Amino acid sequence: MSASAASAIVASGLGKSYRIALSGDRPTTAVEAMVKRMRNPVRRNAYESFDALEDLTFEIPWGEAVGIIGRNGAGKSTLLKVLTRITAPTRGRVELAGRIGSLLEVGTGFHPELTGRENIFLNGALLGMGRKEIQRRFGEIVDFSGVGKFLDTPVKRYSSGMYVRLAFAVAAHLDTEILAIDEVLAVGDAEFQAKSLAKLRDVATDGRTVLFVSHQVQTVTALCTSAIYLDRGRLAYHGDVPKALELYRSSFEKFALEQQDPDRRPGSGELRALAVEMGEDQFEPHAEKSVVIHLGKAPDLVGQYFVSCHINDLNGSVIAQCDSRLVGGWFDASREHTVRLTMRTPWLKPGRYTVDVFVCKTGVLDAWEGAAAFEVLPHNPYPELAGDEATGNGLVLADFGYESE
Ligand SMILES: Nc1ncnc2c1ncn2[C@@H]1O[C@H](COP(=O)(O)OP(=O)(O)OP(=O)(O)O)[C@@H](O)[C@H]1O
Repeated sequence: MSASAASAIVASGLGKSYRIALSGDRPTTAVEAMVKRMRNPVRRNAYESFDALEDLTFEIPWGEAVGIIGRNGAGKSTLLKVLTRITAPTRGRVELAGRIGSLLEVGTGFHPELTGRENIFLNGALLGMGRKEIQRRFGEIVDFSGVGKFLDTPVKRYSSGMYVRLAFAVAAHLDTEILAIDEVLAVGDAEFQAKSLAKLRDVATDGRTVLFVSHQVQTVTALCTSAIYLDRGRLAYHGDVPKALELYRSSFEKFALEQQDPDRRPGSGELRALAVEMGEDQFEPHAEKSVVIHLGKAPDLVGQYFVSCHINDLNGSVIAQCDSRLVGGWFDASREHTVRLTMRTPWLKPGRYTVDVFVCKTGVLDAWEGAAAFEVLPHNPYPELAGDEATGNGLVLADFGYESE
């Protein structure tokens, strides 16, 4: 296979390994590191190799908008970095049949000391474009970004929103045949988001190829014509969007089952949550929702710890967060505790939600993703309220309390 008139990108046997310090060996604080060195000044840190991407083979035709989806740490950003040649693959090869523009990491592509104007020309030049060619696009880039007044200001003085808007405008308007965007960075206000999505759609219908890393199911559905679903560095599926999203969603349930085994969960393990429950698994939109966390004891653990939890929607986005510290909840590990975190104003939209629980001191003792799940029923108890007010808009104020036994 090779990238040709038919294919924009061909990847064969692509792999990327990172060398990481063995976790048992990795000091978490400067003091720990110093103590380790004093105890054993000769011994070097041990490393292990970690495969962020394993044996990916795929071919992307021209004119596709490809959503790259997968859970956190699945390798989405690494794949984009390898495809855009920001980082080299450890194994395998990538062939690109055209120039690739990207918006991956804030800081790449733009020189902080140069002005917006100079950076536009620099980016074009880096893509091999002539001055005239860049000039033809210049007006569109400036209009789209809305940073016209600040064109002659060094970009280091830009707000992060201005920076991202200009970076997006440059990536989307310079004439690259392939465009790679990480959604996390294509943020901004809602208006700019809608505008950037529409622009990406135009780019794809123009016959160019878009690669789009996303956690948002809606965005992938709206924008993408195909999807790559990564599961722990492997290509689990490449094909139509609904099937890829179905696999992505079901991975949350599978993962939650695995996480019931404390040995499979991240965190130092010095103290673990024993069980997490919500009492019910279905709630009215407006009902108080309590997460009850049973915690074990660890008499040797010095100092106090706290607990927190995230509520995630089906797309894996965190939509609410509770933290016992905010209401003075610190616990000593000499005895067991049952902590109840209650969210009082969670007017959540109907749908399914998952709960992640974290037990932390200075570092993370236990991180339990998918510790509980619940459903908010579609029933509207306040028919006199319309639309979003009645069903909740998914945003939750940090209004919660805790009780501990
Ligand atoms: N420079 C690096 N050194 C060591 N490990 C790395 C490095 N970059 C990424 N990793 C690891 O590789 C794995 C894949 O990371 P990557 O950022 O590609 O995942 P992702 O799917 O984009 O995740 P997220 O959705 O959280 O952004 C993760 O376990 C990450 O910790």
